[in-house]
Amino acid sequence: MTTPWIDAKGIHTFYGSSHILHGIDFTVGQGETIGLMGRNGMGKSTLLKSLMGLIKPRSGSVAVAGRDMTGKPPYEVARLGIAYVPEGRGIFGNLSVVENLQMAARAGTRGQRDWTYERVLETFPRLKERLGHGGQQLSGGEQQMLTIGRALMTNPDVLILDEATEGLAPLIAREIWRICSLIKDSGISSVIVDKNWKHVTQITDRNIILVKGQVVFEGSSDALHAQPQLLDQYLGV
Ligand SMILES: Nc1ncnc2c1ncn2[C@@H]1O[C@H](COP(=O)(O)OP(=O)(O)OP(=O)(O)O)[C@@H](O)[C@H]1O
Repeated sequence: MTTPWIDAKGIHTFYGSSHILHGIDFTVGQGETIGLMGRNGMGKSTLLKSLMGLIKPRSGSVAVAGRDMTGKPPYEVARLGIAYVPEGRGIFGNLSVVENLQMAARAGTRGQRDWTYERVLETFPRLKERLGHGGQQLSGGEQQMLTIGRALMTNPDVLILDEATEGLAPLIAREIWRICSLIKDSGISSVIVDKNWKHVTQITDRNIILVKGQVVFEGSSDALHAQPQLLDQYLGV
């Protein structure tokens, strides 16, 4: 078996005295697309932040590409090929689209430079039309495309998207889903957190549902669709 890009075991994370994650095991294999779902406040973002080193789990371990990264800072995790696009975007508003993309450019952990500036612009034609615009002049959807484009410019092995389609018009959200499929086809692993389980399960290889910081379901999209009561019980649809 190949080494997973991310292999977290027994993660317990707290905010102060609030115990949020209760012993989560979470792996991301090479080339795998994973859906992470659950109602609001169930711990999805907390899990992603625990993997990225943005919050230190109280116990458990996080390995990235076979290296123990438990308690290591986010930039070290990112350097090993994990790109994280947090909820709520976070582009550099004072910089132009070109500058935002160029400052992210780097070869991947395996030296690959598959995602060049040109390829990112080919993938996001809307950004190409806005090259000289400042980040803050972009619409919400364009900002989201820019954050994803910037993450791709780092040539990651794993792309983590937290609520990338949140608050976007359906047409723009559809564009983001198209890009998620392209990313999958390019062989990059991804972790997708999104409320829209229908879109998520169309492209994922494996899905995980969290309830109160615990994994209550883990399986293929077919396995999830075969148990509609779980969607009702855990996702409220
Ligand atoms: N900085 C914080 N300090 C204290 N509690 C927090 C903090 N961030 C999140 N929480 C709490 O931790 C729990 C899990 O939150 P988290 O954001 O991980 O959930 P989520 O599943 O990502 O939900 P959402 O879809 O609303 O983002 C919630 O009860 C939330 O109120």
